[in-house]
Amino acid sequence: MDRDTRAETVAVVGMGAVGTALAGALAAAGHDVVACGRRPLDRIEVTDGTGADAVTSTYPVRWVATPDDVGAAALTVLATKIHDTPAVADWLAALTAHGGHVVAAQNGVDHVERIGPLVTAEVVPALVYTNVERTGLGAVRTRRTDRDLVVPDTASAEPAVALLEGTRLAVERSADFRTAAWRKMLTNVSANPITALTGRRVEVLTEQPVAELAMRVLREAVAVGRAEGAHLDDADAREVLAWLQALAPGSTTSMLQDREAGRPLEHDGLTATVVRLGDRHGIDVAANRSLLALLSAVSP
Ligand SMILES: NC(=O)C1=CN([C@@H]2O[C@H](COP(=O)(O)OP(=O)(O)OC[C@H]3O[C@@H](n4cnc5c(N)ncnc54)[C@H](OP(=O)(O)O)[C@@H]3O)[C@@H](O)[C@H]2O)C=CC1
Ligand SMILES: CC(C)(CO)C(=O)C(=O)O
Repeated sequence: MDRDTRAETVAVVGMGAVGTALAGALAAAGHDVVACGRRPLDRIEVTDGTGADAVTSTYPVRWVATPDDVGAAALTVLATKIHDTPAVADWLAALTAHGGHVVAAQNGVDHVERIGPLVTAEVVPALVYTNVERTGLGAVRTRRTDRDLVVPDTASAEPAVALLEGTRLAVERSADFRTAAWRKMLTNVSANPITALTGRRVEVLTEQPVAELAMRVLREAVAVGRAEGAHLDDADAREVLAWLQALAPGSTTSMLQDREAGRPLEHDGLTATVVRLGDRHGIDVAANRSLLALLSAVSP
């Protein structure tokens, strides 16, 4: 830990893929991690990479079973799926009883609108670029890319951002967070539905007919993002597809993992959001609408 960084108690709500990966990074930096989850855990295991280069580390965590048993925390990480946010409202209320910061490690573009009403704390959205796969209870495999998190570069987010920067995570600050969130949204409205619906990992995006569908989805989302005030253009659509196609072989997506595990899919905060906003702005979102019809058929 950096000389100027104090050890803090950090609560993680949603000890799945992303929650466990972030808990590992926070514990590795010396913080006391409180795991707020449905299943008991006293340690977590994070494997970084694959094959001979993989490095596995274990970290202790303190499990708390119910919101009634947890105290307030200066920093809370929220890492449930978007649609599970209301279900953890009691955790968030208890953890933010004295203010503090909630790092919203979720996909989507409306973190503050979604979580703000549930807490008396500052909501700091964090766009997660690490690819994280659940491998067992309290165990994950990470495939890291050029950056792990993108966060807003604002004074109000500073305490949470400084704490995250004191870990091994590569944290990028964005002065135009609306654009950053929509750029992350581009990865999710293309890769997530296509992998979940095909049952294939990200390599499927390198196949020409699939790549063409992904580009149609991306171009529609760029148009919607622009109408919402994000600074995006066609180059962003092309760069996002190239980035996804260059992910480490075997990389999965959060939605494919949900499909494989029979869990509800996270389409409301992703594809359905693009469709809703597209309709509001009068933008043609036919490709996203088709994907949404299939996702809704799989996960009503
Ligand atoms: N996985 C990835 O690589 C990435 C994911 N993301 C985003 O991060 C967010 C989290 O995704 P991910 O980590 O994959 O999701 P997971 O499904 O792996 O983890 C979500 C966790 O939330 C827990 N949870 C749900 N409801 C409750 C509840 N009522 N009380 C307590 N715990 C609850 C689940 O519990 P249980 O274990 O019991 O199911 C699970 O552990 C999503 O918005 C996703 O889109 C972003 C980038 C990459
Ligand atoms: C970038 C990507 C597609 C992979 O980690 C993701 O955000 C997800 O799986 O939800």
